[in-house]
Parts: sequence; structure tokens; C-alpha cells
Amino acid sequence: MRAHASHPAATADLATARRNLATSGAVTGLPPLLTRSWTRCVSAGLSPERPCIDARHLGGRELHEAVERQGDLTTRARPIIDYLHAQIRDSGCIILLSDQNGFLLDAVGDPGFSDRAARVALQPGACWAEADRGTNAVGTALIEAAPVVIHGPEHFLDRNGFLACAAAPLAASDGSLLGVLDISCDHRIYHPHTFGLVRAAAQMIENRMFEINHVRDIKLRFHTALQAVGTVVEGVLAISPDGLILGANRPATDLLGLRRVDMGRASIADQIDGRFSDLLARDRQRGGEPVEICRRDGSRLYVRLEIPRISPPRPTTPAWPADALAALDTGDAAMSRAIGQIRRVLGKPIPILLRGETGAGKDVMAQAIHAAGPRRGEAFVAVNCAALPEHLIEAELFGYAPGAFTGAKREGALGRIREAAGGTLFLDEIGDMPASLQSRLLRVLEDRTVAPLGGRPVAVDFALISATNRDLKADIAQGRFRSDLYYRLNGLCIALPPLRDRTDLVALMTAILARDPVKTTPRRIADPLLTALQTYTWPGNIRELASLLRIATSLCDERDTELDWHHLPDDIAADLRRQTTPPSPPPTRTDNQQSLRTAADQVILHAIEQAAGNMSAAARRLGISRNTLYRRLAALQPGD
Ligand SMILES: Nc1ncnc2c1ncn2[C@@H]1O[C@H](COP(=O)(O)OP(=O)(O)OP(=O)(O)O)[C@@H](O)[C@H]1O
Repeated sequence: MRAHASHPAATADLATARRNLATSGAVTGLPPLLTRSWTRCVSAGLSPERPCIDARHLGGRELHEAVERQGDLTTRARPIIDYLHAQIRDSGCIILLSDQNGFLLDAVGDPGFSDRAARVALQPGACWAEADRGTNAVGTALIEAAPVVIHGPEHFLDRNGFLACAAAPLAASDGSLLGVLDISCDHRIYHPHTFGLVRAAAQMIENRMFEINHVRDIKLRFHTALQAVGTVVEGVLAISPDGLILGANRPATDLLGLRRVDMGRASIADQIDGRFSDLLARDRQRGGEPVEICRRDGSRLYVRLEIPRISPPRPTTPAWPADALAALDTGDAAMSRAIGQIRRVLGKPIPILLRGETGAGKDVMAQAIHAAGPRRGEAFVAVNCAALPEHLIEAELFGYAPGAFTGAKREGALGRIREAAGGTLFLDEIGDMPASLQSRLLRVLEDRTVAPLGGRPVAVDFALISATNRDLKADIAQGRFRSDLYYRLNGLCIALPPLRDRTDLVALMTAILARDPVKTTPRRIADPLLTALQTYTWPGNIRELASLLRIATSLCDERDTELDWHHLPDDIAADLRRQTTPPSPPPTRTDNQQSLRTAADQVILHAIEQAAGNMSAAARRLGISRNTLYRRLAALQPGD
């Protein structure tokens, strides 16, 4: 949303413009905003000297209903309007609140000016949309979706020429317009500070609505300047537990360039370099101090996460269907076999170990297993063992008693294992669990008790799922992983196939597109693009595929009926074409593992080359994390 006032028109220019309008009917010689607005007034059939006999005005009951409809806005705005009024009392002003159609819902003002204002219907019930009352701050701010000042004869109708009005639109956290806040007075006493005042008050109202509407969501507070985090200028995003951006305040949309359509569809992962779960972990380590992060475009932000105390957090991804596992069974034989095996152990005390490349869907599978089993109504607690430093993972996992160590919270901490009591504990990246903690975890799994730091052991019951993309047997052979722990984790080992080996790519894409909350998103993919997608080797697996589809659908407009090449950003389209065009044909599903692996390595090297060695940019192109990229580089085939 733009934030500007019209450049005030000179009195002489306005007089000339009025004369020209009267003689030729044309709008000339005015600043752009006024030119647009006056032109709209002429098109709406208004003339400057005409009385407003057609202007809409709500009767008592209708006004009451309109106020009820906007109950959230009117009740939350009122304390701020009162505060604003206290600041400008006795200055001959009136403060007005309108709904998104320009109907005035509330007015607080000095009695002397309120009476004059009432004579031109500047009072609750009146509609101040431009089409009703010509150029005016309320109506023009609504149409321009920007703060404006309309001063004296800039008003299109002569009868409003004694007014000066400053107005700022009020937006909901999804970017939709809710209404307008306006300060009006006699134009001879207008002070330029009024414009800043109305914008600041509008921001206060928006922030208040944001905080109340997102009380259950994770909030990410940020700014480019460390000192600005925690102040009124900070950007705030409301985020779901899985990283979807649910809402943004105005500074956040301005700083990140977000649009209304992004709410509920864009992921925080599109904005930051790294994974949301890592950010959560880093934030926990810093204990509420802002963390410096790198954005995808290379710029830096200081962020502070605020995790809601009210539980449970609202689920934002579409809820799992009754048979969550069936939703993942999209036709690939290896997946179907894996799901069949999982079904046989559901509800039994058998730990499940998920193996698979990064992005193959281990996390999603763990959630589906929990949602399909008898513990579905209980907690699902995921711990990323790679994201926590050794000295913190102990307290994080096992908890601690009150006052167990310096800096500990006074009330102690339950620890993630006990938070999973009754439900499922998901240990992601278990291969990265520090050696010193492997034996403690082993004891928990053997005894089913947790000993918090400084406290007595407590019995705990949970289902266990763990996941890794490492070769744990090789880690055991090299002494990096305890074999006894491996056997405790590995009740049933499920290998999730990499995407390049799956035979259900089309069904999988259909499932991903079907989950897109935007109803207008095309659910079909044009044949030539589909062929390219089917032959691509997908080094980032489903994560890369889902990310590509998300980017493509956001580049669609409402008229598009299918996704096509032009919906892909140039660099992604070039990568796809390169890999799927002769003379260097891509590996196909019939190629053996070795050539697939080599092809994937080549894609990685190529991405690094394209990104001129910038590993963050290369990881982004591949749709994988930087850590994964480094891991893949370390494991490159000899000769690469
Ligand atoms: N069956 C599926 N349908 C739709 N999207 C999926 C599916 N499986 C995975 N995804 C998407 O792919 C992305 C990666 O999935 P997930 O986090 O489960 O992978 P992972 O194997 O745990 O990766 P890592 O090893 O890097 O943690 C997520 O954005 C997820 O939403």
C-alpha cells in the first residue's frame, strides 16, 4: 500500500482547474492524485456546485447493523480514537472512522466543529465514498488505498471547500481494506502534523487488530535495524507452526514486499536463508534476544520469535483426512509398500525409523503416521537434533528442574520428551545427535523414564518416530553412532524413495496443487512442461517440486487454466530445459542408481557454477538447505 499525500495544489491552479471544468468539462492542471480523483467524480456524474441529494446515508437501524458488521474494527479502534482525541482536544477537529465502503461509523470531535461538520453530513451514517461526495479524504484514501490529505478547494464539491481532511486506510493483516481513519477540521487551521498523526493512529489500530487476531500464532518480529525490533516500526509476521505466513502488519509487507495473495500461501522459507525449524531453534538458544538472519536476497534482518503461550497452536495446513496415510499413497509401488508396513505397526510399541534423502517427505510421513494412529488427539512433538548445539539439546530434550543451572527459567522446563507424553516424539536428523547424548537417549528409551537436569526421573509414555538422511550403519562402523541406540530406534525401518525414483509424479503434483488454498490456482499442467518435470532428476526431492509448484502458481493470474513454462522464473525454467534437452539427455527412471546419482551431482555443481559460488543462492536454486548442499558436496562421487 502506498503512503503519500497529494502534493497540495496551488490556489491559482485550483481556480483555473475549476474554470476549465465548468467550460470544457475537462480536468486539467492538477497534481496526479487530484486529477485522477476529479476525473472519477466527473465520470460519476458529479458537478462541483451540485447538492448531494443522491448521496447515501444510513438510517438508525442500518447504521447499527453496519457498526455490528465491523464490530471488531469499531471496538478496537475506539480506545485509540479516544487517545487521539485527547491529544488534539480543543483544536477544532473531528475524528472519523469509516467502513470499507466509506460509510462513517464513529465520530469523536470538538462540539463547535462537529456541528459545522454535521451540516455537510460529516457524521455517522453518511457515506463519504467518492461517488457520493466527490473528492474527499475518506473516499479518495479508499480508492487510492493510500493515506491522503484533501485541503479546502481540492474537495470536488464546493460545499466541502471549508474542510481540510487527513485520512489513512486501515488494512487487515491479510491486506484487505477494513476502513479509513480521518481527522477533519476547518481548512484555515489545518496543521501539517495532522497527516502524521492520523497515519500513526491508523498504524496503532492495525497493530492492535493484528495482535488480537493472531494471538494463537507464532509471531516473527523483525527489522533491518537491531534497535528497531520491539518498536512500533518493526515488521510483524504471523506464522503457522509449519512456516506459512498467515498475516503481516504494514511495516512487514513494506519491508518484505508481500502481497495480499501471499497470506496463507507464502512460506517464511521463501524469505529466509535456511529452515524455519532452525530459526526456531536458534531463537530458543538466544532466549528472546533478536537473531541476525540472512534473507534470500542476501540482505540481513534482525528477528525475534514469539511463541504463543496459549496451546495448542491453531493448525493451518489443511487437517489430515481420517486416513492420513492414504493421502500419501499416490500410486508409487515403493510408497504403497512402505505405507502398508507402517499400517501393520500403527498403535504398537514399535519405533519407526524413516530414511530418505533430504526433502523426500520424512517429516510429512512422520506427521501422517501420528495422525493415522490412536495417539492422533495427543501432542506431536518434533525435535531437530541437527539444529541444536550440544549444550542445549540436553535441556531441550530432557528438561530441567527449577534453578538447575545459571540462566535456567525459574519454573524449570518440562523438556520435549515429556511434552510428547501420551503422543508422538519425532526425532528428526537423529544421525546428528551428539555422541554424549546418545547414551542418555538410549536410557530413556530403555527405561521409559526421563531424568530432567537436577531433578528425579519421571515415567513417560510416547510413540517414537525418528528420521535421518544419513547412512547410520556407516556411522556405526565409524564409531559415530551407537549401535545399541540404532537398534532401539529401528523397530521398523522405512526407506522413502527419492522423487526421481517415484512413478507417481503426476498424482503427487495433483495432490500438492489440490492442497493449494487458492481456489483459482490451475490444477493442470501443460503437456510440454509436464514432460520436462517427469524427466528432471529432482535433487531437492518433493521439497523442490512443491516449491516449484508454489512459485509457478503464484505467478499465475486468474485467467490461467494450466501451469506452463511462462509461469516459471527464468532461472528455474533454464535449469529444467538444460536437464531435459538433448544432446545431454537427463537420466530417466530406467537409468541405474549410479547414473542418477552422477546426474544429481552434476545438477548440484551446475547450480553452484550458475550462482558464481554463492552457496546460499545455489541451495535456493536447488530447493535444498545450505547444510544439505554442503553435505551433498562432501559426498560427491569421486571424479566430480
Ligand atoms: N506427500 C507430500 N505431499 C505434498 N507435499 C509434500 C509431501 N511430502 C513432502 N512434501 C513437501 O516437501 C517438503 C519437504 O518435506 P519434508 O520436510 O517432509 O522432507 P524431509 O525428508 O523431512 O526433509 P529433510 O531431511 O530436509 O528434513 C515440505 O515442504 C512438504 O510440505
